[in-house]
Amino acid sequence: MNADASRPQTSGPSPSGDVLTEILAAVRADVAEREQQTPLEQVRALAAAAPPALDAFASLRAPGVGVIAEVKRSSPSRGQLAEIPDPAELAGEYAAGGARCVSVLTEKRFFGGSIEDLIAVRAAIQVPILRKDFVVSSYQVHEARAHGADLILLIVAALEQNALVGLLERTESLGMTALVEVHNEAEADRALEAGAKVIGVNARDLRTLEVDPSVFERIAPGLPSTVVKVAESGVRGTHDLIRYASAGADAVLVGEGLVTQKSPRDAVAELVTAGSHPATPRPAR
Ligand SMILES: O=C(O)c1ccccc1NCC(=O)[C@H](O)[C@H](O)COP(=O)(O)O
Repeated sequence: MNADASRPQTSGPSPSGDVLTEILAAVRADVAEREQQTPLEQVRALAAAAPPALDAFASLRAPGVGVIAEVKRSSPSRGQLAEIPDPAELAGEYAAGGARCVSVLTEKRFFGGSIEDLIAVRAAIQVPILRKDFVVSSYQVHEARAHGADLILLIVAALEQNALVGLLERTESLGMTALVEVHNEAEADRALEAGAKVIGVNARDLRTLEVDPSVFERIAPGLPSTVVKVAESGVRGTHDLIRYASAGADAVLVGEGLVTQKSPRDAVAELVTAGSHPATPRPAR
């Protein structure tokens, strides 16, 4: 598919390899720009007036392995994945296929997303929505709530511990759930110390961008049974979901494996069936 010329061009992998640093610099600049247009006080008021957040924690904790289906146009590791002219329509397909949550990438420069995508998806579906971004300020948390997100991503590698704790508290004070992302044991300890109730283990190394599912298998068994465990990245079919399920995943977060399919609805449904099948082996809670 051809890239939409009206959309911002997304950046490719960093030559220095420090993709996270580059993304965070871009995110800070974009947040500062949006804050100029809509000051924090205004976004706070919009968040306070928004309909209450859906209970994403309860959705993710339901029996079986849930699917968080992602609206993902492009990425540093893969470039352009799909055009997605109508994110609301795609989200509707995901919901019809049985996705427990829909993830909307709102980062512009590296992933081709936007807040407008979040707004459009919120208007279209009733399942919980994850605002997937590189959240570094409480402005973004209020913004997420103002535009209907129920869940937001907090990446431990991107945040000092004080900031992580503060953003987690802010998220919960607004009635949302935080998906706290980790890549190794030290980050998992920091997530637990901060009080994370939902932890995502991202199998994609943020430096090399390579996906290694064994990272989830190594870290998930060490997490308390009370924590909801999300396996992020690398699910291309039911075999990958089953592999994560047997290592204790409560949910999988899937982007590329869905947006590149002819029928995203059928692709989600297939994963949902595999995740709810009693034969899917999972360790006891
Ligand atoms: O996808 C990337 O290239 C990427 C690079 C740097 C930081 C984050 C990145 N991806 C975000 C994600 O976590 C994925 O979109 C998500 O886990 C879904 O992954 P996949 O199913 O492998 O598309």
